Amino acid sequence: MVAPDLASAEHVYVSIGGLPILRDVSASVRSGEAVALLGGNGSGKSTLVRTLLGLLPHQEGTVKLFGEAVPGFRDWWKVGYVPQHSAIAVANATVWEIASAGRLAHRKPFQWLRRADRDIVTRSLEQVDLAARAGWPFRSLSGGQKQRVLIARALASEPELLVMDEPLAGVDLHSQAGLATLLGRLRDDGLGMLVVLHERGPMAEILNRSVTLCDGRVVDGEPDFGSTCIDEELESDSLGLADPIAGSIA
Ligand SMILES: Nc1ncnc2c1ncn2[C@@H]1O[C@H](COP(=O)(O)OP(=O)(O)OP(=O)(O)O)[C@@H](O)[C@H]1O
Repeated sequence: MVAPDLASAEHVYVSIGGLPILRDVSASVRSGEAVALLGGNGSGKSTLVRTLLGLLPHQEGTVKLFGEAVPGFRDWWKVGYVPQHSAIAVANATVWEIASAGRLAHRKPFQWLRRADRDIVTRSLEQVDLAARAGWPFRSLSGGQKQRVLIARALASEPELLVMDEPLAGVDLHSQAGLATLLGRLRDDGLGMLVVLHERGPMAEILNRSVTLCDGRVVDGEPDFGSTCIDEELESDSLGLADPIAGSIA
C-alpha cells in the first residue's frame, strides 16, 4: 500500500504583491521518503516551503498537511522545521535550551518541562550525537554541530515530517557527509523529509526523489544555474496569455 502524503501541493499558484511567484506547482512527501526541493536562487523554493507551512496564502490549487487543508491544520508538532544554522543568532543559549524549545508545542502554558519532556529532549540530542554537549553554548559549536542541534530541536517535537532549509549550507565537507548519514537514518526510521537544496551533493544517496523549480515552475531534471529558465510557456505568458493569477494580490 502506498503511504499517504504527509505534505502535498497540487497545482498551486502563489503571487506576492500581484507578482506571480509559483505557477502550477505540484509536490508531495510521504513517510520514510526524502524529497529534495532543488533550484537556483529565486526559483521559488522558500516560497513553496512557506506555502506548505501555511505562512503564505496560495491563490489557486490545494495545499495539505497530513491530509488536511493547510488553513485548517492544527497539529503543528507533527512538522519539524529546520532552518539554516546561520539564521539562528542567540547570545548565550545552551545546546540544551535550543533543543528543548522543540517541546514547546507539547507543553502546557506556564508549565516547566516535565520529566518526560526532558527525556525526549535528551533522546533527541542523543540521536544527533550531541548529548555530551548539552551544556555548551550554541554559539561555540561548529556549523555542522549547530545544524545537528537544530535537527534535535525539530526531533524534540516528535514530528512525522521534517522540512529543512539547506541543511548542508555553511557546513564543511566531512560534516556534510555525517549530516547526510544522520538524515538517512532518520528517514529509515520512517520520517518524511522535504529538503531544500541547491544541488543534491552529499544528500544524493539518501534522496528518494527530487522536485526542481525554475522561475516558479516545476521542470524536469537538474537545476540549470546558467539558464534564465525562459521556456516557451513563460514566453507565451509574457505575451499575456493564460496566466490564471495575473493581477491577484497575496
Ligand atoms: N515578500 C516578497 N515580495 C516580493 N517578492 C518576493 C517575496 N518573497 C519572494 N519573492 C520573490 O519570489 C521569487 C522566489 O523567491 P524564493 O525566496 O522563493 O526563491 P528561492 O528559490 O528560495 O531562492 P534562494 O535559493 O535564493 O533562497 C524571487 O524572485 C523573489 O524575489
